[in-house]
Amino acid sequence: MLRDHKIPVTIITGFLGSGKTTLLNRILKDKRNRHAAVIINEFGETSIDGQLVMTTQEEIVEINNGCICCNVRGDLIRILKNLISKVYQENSPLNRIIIETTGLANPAPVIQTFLMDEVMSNWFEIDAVCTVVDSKHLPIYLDRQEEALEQIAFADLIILNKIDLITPEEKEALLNRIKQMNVTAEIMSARNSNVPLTKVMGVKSFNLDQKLKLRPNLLTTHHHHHTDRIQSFVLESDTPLILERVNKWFSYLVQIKGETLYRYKGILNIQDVDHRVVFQGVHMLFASNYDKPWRKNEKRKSELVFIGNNLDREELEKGFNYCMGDNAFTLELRA
Ligand SMILES: Nc1nc2c(ncn2[C@@H]2O[C@H](COP(=O)(O)OP(=O)(O)OP(=O)(O)O)[C@@H](O)[C@H]2O)c(=O)[nH]1
Repeated sequence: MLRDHKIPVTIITGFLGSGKTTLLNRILKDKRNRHAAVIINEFGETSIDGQLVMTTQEEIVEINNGCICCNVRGDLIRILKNLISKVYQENSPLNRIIIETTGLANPAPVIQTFLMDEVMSNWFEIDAVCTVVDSKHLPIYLDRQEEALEQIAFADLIILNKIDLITPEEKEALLNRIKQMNVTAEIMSARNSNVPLTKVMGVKSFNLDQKLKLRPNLLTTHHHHHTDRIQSFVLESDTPLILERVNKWFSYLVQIKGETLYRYKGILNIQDVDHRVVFQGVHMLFASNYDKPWRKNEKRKSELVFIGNNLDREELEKGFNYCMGDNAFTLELRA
């Protein structure tokens, strides 16, 4: 069954005690979310009156044989399929899914679950990945815990919660550090997760029809006080890209670099193509499609964002130049 609109999914992630449940409760108080299903990936005492709360157990299903970076969650798929049959058979008014992950979860498998197959991507669309952080303790977690880095890397929205517990100087340092790790996420400070809900819902961050939301002055600001393993880069150019080369480069990136690429997305200006081409990927799961046509007076420009683990900026730039016709770089591709 083809659906005219997909059910939006909000993924809330963040470290232990950061303020996820506080945010969830605020979301659920909003009348517009009274038909939301909440899936909580932990066992807890959470009880949210009148809401559908489900708990899931850790269970990872591996797809793409042998690739440790592509895991989808079997339990999550089962829950989602049950929800689909409720909508289908009982006309249930489900209008949103909200998933709260455990403090220590890497959000990739949850995100990948929605990108993996036709049923999932036909019914659901990720609205936003929202990462709540405890501003006081985040610097310590970032130094010690892989998952804290991953949660920042995958975020579309980062809530610097518990802002009351840090000084303006600490906040500035934290902001600079996070901005290097994730150049596209919107960052908002909060107390008791009190961000405007319009910033959390209806964000459509996985929908690249609009312009990529990059921070202004992104390319000119460099604060290299602290270099984390997780970094993000933007590549841009108004030189048209050669489709055949783009395909080669991306298959190289996905196959060889997929594990280190946490999230990448962009808009491409392809030679002799009147439409914008948009793409996005999470590790080895990658999708691209034709978007709306370039407008007459619009400046055609490619913009690509890469967020990943120890990315080699120089190599990414070489690959990008190769797509523009530079022959100095040859890709060593596997067949
Ligand atoms: N000082 C301060 N405390 C806060 C703030 N936001 C939440 N808290 C408190 O922090 C504690 C944890 O908040 P939760 O919303 O339960 O955090 P959580 O991320 O859901 O926690 P887990 O489910 O254990 O991972 C609670 O006692 C909150 O009252 C804030 O902005 N400032």
